[in-house]
Amino acid sequence: MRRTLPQAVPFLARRRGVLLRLGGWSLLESAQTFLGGYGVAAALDRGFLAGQPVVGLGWLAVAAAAVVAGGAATHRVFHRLADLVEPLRDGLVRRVVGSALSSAVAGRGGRTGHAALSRLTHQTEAARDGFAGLVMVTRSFVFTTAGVVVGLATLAPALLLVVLPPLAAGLVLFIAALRPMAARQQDFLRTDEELAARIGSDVAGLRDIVACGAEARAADAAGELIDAQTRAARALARWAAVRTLALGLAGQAPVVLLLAAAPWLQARGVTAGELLGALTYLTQALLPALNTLMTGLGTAGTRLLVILDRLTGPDEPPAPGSSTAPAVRAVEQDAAAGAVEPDAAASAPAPAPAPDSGPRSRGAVTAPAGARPRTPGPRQPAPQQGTPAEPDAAAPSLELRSLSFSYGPGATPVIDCLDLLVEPGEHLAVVGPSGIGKSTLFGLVAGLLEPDRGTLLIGGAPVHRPDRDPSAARRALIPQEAYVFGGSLRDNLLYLCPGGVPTSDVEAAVRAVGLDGVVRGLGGLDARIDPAALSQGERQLVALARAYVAPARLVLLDEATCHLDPAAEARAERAFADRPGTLLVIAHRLSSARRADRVLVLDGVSATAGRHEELLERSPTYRDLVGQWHPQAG
Ligand SMILES: Nc1ncnc2c1ncn2[C@@H]1O[C@H](COP(=O)(O)OP(=O)(O)OP(=O)(O)O)[C@@H](O)[C@H]1O
Repeated sequence: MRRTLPQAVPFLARRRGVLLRLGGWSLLESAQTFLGGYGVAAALDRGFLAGQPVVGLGWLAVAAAAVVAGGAATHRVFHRLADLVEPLRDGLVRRVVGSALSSAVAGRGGRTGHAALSRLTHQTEAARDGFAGLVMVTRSFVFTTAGVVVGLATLAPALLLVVLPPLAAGLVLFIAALRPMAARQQDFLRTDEELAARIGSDVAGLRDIVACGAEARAADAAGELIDAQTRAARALARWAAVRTLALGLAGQAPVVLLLAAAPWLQARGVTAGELLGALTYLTQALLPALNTLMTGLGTAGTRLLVILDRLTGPDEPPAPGSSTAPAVRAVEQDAAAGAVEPDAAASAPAPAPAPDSGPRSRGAVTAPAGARPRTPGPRQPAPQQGTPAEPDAAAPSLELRSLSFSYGPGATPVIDCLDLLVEPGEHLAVVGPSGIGKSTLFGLVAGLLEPDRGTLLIGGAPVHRPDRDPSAARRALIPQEAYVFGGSLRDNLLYLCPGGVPTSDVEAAVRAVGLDGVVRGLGGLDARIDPAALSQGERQLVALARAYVAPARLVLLDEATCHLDPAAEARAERAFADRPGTLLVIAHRLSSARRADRVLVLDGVSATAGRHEELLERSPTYRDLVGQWHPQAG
């Protein structure tokens, strides 16, 4: 109201002539209302009850003629209405086109363009229809009520004593409910839009959601919006009940009171005809007008306010990456929470050798004696607003204590009582037979899955779902199915850096992971890319460069290099190993396991960790895997 009224008042003031003409024709409609009740009263008192049926019929004919004249007046009202609502639509269209052009000139095309199209077509039409409806119901109510009040006063002023108090009380209740009802209507529209946007983006990103194992998270997020919409709908329904109460008070209570007070009114000289005339006013004129007003104002009116607010309010700036699937964005741990400070492990002295406490449980695995700190990597982006609290630099990069997880209440645990310590800067390869739980473990570490039991700490802090974890930007999971969206290569690479980073850092990431050839081939960082035209390996390189330039300290590569040839994979993995931070890789080649500081072997019975040579001696599962890898990998 605050934003819309200041613009509505001058609009109406410029159209005083149209409003006067509308008022003039509406006055004729009031005459029809007046004559409707008065004619019935006179027909009874002066005609039929007085033994003069011809006079009675005459008065009824007067009332009928008034209806015909009122119809002609209503016809003229519709003509005048066009003079009021068409300029509103034209003004809104001009405004939307102007603002879309300004956005396009300012380089904010895409999303703003789509929004402008919807505003130009659906929303301006809805505003025009809503405004027309509002003018009609308000006008009709005002002039009908005027006709009824004058009619009742003319018949017998005592009738007003019975009719006016409940009418006024009902109107006051209705007006008091308008504001909260508008707010609830706005809540409902907002939640409806949020749900539609979420489902739209989930459908568009379905392949990636499935590829990243983010189904549960996507379902949770949509479920929360559905719950919010249900709450909004219930709140709206409660206010609709208040509106019905107001209608009952203003429209139906006067009828009941009139009947109940009939003896009292008759004692004050009110005739049977006057009582019938009053009833005609209430049931034939006031009640329908009230009903239309309350329904019209309560729904169309509040919707009109919301639409006008959007059409005349400021443009929404396009959200970075808004065309992409939010669930996938969360999977890749978008860095919305802020960029990371220079890595603690890069500047800290080498961590003290972790005491090997031996197996603590079935899956007890501790950090290696002297995991090496990373050599300084590319310059990290400066801290941004919203950067989560610095984690405990002395804490292990990743710590699992008795961690257990199964996919269902009765299912066999995939991860069972696993203990693991990974020191800052360590490079850990996770290996194991197919289906043993490697991706599940990464899903737990990324916060996409919730453990059934046990503790999971990253940098000493508990892990939560990415969308509820201010530290989520400190970890990045790159799944096997690389997420690449249509847009510039630069947009794709900066997907996890909403605050942006210098071009030199992007170029360093591109060189480090071996994407430089692809960038040159495509025509530079600002070239637009068609995801479907890239090979699977090229898409993986894009995802790797994106993770490399991101502020994440803990990078999880879940077979993220499986489409690269061994040399390209080696280059990418070395780049991540040299980058500040901790690296966890699901290895599917011997070379990948050998490059790691330590290897974690999952075999379903126990978890074992150690250097490649140690494991060849200690772990039969590892020996088997190496035996299978040997012929192809080297
Ligand atoms: N969403 C799920 N619901 C139920 N069971 C699942 C789900 N995802 C995985 N599993 C099961 O959990 C077990 C571990 O799967 P996971 O994908 O973690 O293994 P993996 O070691 O990564 O396999 P691979 O090497 O073949 O990718 C498998 O038995 C798998 O069928």
